Amino acid sequence: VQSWGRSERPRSAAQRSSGFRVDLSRSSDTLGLEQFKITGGNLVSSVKELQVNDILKKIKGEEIDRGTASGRFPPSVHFFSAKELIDESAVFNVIRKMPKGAALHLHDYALLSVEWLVKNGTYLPHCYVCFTAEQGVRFHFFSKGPGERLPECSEWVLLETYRKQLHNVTEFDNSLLQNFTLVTENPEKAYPTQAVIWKKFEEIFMVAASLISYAPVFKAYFYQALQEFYDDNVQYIELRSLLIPVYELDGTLHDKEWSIVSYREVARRFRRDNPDFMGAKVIFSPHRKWNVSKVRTEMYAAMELYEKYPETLAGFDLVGREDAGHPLWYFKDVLLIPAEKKVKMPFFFHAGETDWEGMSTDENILDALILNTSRIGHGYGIIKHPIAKNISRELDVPLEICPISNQVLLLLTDLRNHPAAVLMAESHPLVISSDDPAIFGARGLSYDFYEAFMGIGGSKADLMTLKQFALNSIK
Ligand SMILES: O=c1[nH]cnc2c1ncn2[C@@H]1O[C@H](CO)[C@@H](O)[C@H]1O
Repeated sequence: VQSWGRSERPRSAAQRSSGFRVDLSRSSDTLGLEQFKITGGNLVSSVKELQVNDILKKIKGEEIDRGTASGRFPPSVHFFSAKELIDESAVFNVIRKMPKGAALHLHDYALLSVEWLVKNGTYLPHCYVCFTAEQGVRFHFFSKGPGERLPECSEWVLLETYRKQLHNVTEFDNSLLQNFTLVTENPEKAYPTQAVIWKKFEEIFMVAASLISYAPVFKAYFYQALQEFYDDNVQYIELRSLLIPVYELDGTLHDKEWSIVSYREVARRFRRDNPDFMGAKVIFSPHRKWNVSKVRTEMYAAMELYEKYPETLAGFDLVGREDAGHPLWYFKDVLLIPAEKKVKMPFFFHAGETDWEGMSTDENILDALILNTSRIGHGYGIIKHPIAKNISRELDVPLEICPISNQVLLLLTDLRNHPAAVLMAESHPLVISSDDPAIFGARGLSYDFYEAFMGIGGSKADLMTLKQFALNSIK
């Protein structure tokens, strides 16, 4: 199966109704796809149809005409509302068991289900919390009593003492959880605009960073995150990271190199424990709201680290809300430094994670390609730029499609109209990833595979589609 273009699908009705055999062991599998053999091409399609009807019935509380519903993911249902139903879904269970290859678009502090952070991180000795004016929290570990107050925060409170005087610790822990996630009962009401949701989203990264930047949490979090992806049948991950300083209990601050070495050490340990896991790499990613001179400093750091740790550092990107940050063009002098110095520096630019056409950020897709990006993070806007689309296709520069992220952060209500539906029909190179699964209430990669398959893939998406997703990620 080379492509998911229509022409590659079995065409005759006989083939379709008798069930064709999809022998997934026949291509160059290196990651265990051969173990995932299923006979009968319409198995998934029929499961899919039943499943969707169930979902619709449960959500709308009514019978839905099978003809109109068949094979379609209910287009207007937000992931937050559909999640429980997806958990029960037969299709989802097939997807979970399937080897999915690599998750190539992830962010450092949003990898692992947030329950872990509250149940483990905040229960470690010396964990202090403070409360911000906007009902948020920050954490810090101090060895000898509370340290200096943060400007935006109340006095530091030792969690161990605080919990002891509470009547209901579970209730408190649940309220802490809310600081780590965007999941909410009524997302459309809670997040009316992208500005509102991005504000909360960046706040969540601040909360998570305040806990994960403590060295023992940092290492345990990453090991546990690898475990969660491994348990979800993902074989390799790449994560974007700002590489902010990590600290020890005695106050020692570590530099970026320490973080890279620690990521490498934890990934190696995880591979020793699970030899069929392929590993992890880091894409060093400063924030796009920073100015040129700060990003220049970061670029020099990236070049040094890449030279020293090419097996751990994959390359360079810029992160943060695209519409609110500087476009790639603004950083052009910095982004050209490696080429001018004839130093190798692979780029993995976020570009086109915006639905605005004609803004300065909208040029990012073309600029990313001109700068020789290896992949495009999101590329949601690419179909509005036919030349960029052709270049990406001709040079085989894949888009990293993150369906749940687009639903949540771009407020996308109808996955059927996702540009990736057009791109898939044209066999455009793309991979599926989960961006910030922890913050979206997802886990690993399977939920995004599910959304891509059910929502974007259309009713004819089948096992070949799923296999192609996996293959594209390990090419
Ligand atoms: O989908 C995304 N697009 C752009 N930036 C993102 C996305 N998800 C997370 N971050 C950004 O990554 C940083 C941590 O690595 C965070 O600051 C967050 O803003």
